[in-house]
Amino acid sequence: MPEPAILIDVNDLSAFYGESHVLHGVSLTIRAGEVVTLLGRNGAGKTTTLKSIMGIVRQRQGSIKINGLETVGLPSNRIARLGVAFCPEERGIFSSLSVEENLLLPPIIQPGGLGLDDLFTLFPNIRERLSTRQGTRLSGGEQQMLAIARVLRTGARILMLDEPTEGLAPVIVEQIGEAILALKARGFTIVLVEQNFHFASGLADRNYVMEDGVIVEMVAREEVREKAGLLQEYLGV
Ligand SMILES: Nc1ncnc2c1ncn2[C@@H]1O[C@H](COP(=O)(O)OP(=O)(O)OP(=O)(O)O)[C@@H](O)[C@H]1O
Repeated sequence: MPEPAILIDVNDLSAFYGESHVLHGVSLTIRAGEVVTLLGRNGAGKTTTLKSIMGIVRQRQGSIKINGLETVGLPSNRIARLGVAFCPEERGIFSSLSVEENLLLPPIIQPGGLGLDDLFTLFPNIRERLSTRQGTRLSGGEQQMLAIARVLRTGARILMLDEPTEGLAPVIVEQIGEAILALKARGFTIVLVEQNFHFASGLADRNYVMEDGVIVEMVAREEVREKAGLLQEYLGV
C-alpha cells in the first residue's frame, strides 16, 4: 500500500523569540491520518514547534510545507485557512462567553467541519454544559474538550494539541484519548505535544523526541518497547 501523503513537511526550521534562538534545525514529517507526538522535557521546544507551524511564532527560518505549500512566510490566519488548528496549553476558553458562545466562536474555514450532533457524540459533557454562562466554569477536562470541539467545527483537518491532558484526572485523560482515536478513525491528522508519555505513546503512530531545540529521535509505535530505556533517558520518566 502506498504511504499516505505528507501533510506537514518541516525542514531545518529555526525559530526565535527576539534575540533568543530556540529551534535549531527541526525537521519532521506528518502524514495524512497519523497521530504523531512531540515528546521532550520542559523547554525542549515542543510548543515552539507547534506555534511555528501555526505561524504564531513569526520569527522563523527554514521550510514548513503544508500540503505542499511553503508557509514559512505566511501569517497565522492564512495558515489556519489551510485547515490547520492549534489548541494551546492554556485552552483559551473565555470567561465572558457562555459554553455555547465559546463553541461557536471560531469561524468556519472550510466545509467538512463536524456538526453539533457529532461534537456532542464525541464529547457528551459539552451538550450537558452548553448553557453554562461562563466558559471557565467548566472543569479543566470539560474546557479541554470544548477547546478541541470548537476547532472541529471549523473544518480544520490537522489538529495540533498542546498538552491536552495536563492536570486532568485519569478518567478524563482516558476520555480525551478515546476522542483522539475517534478523530483519527475519521481521518483527522493529529499532532500532540505531551508530557504524559504513557498516554501519548499509546495513541501515537510515531513519536518525535526533542531536546534543546532539535529532534533527537523518532520512535515508531512498534519500536516503543525496544527503545523504552532510551526514551526514559531523554524524557526522565
Ligand atoms: N515567549 C517566549 N519568549 C522567550 N522565550 C521563550 C518564549 N516561549 C518559550 N521560550 C523559551 O523557548 C524554549 C522552548 O520553549 P517551549 O515552550 O517551546 O518548550 P516546550 O518543550 O514546549 O516545554 P514546555 O513543556 O515547558 O512548554 C524555552 O527555553 C523557553 O524558555
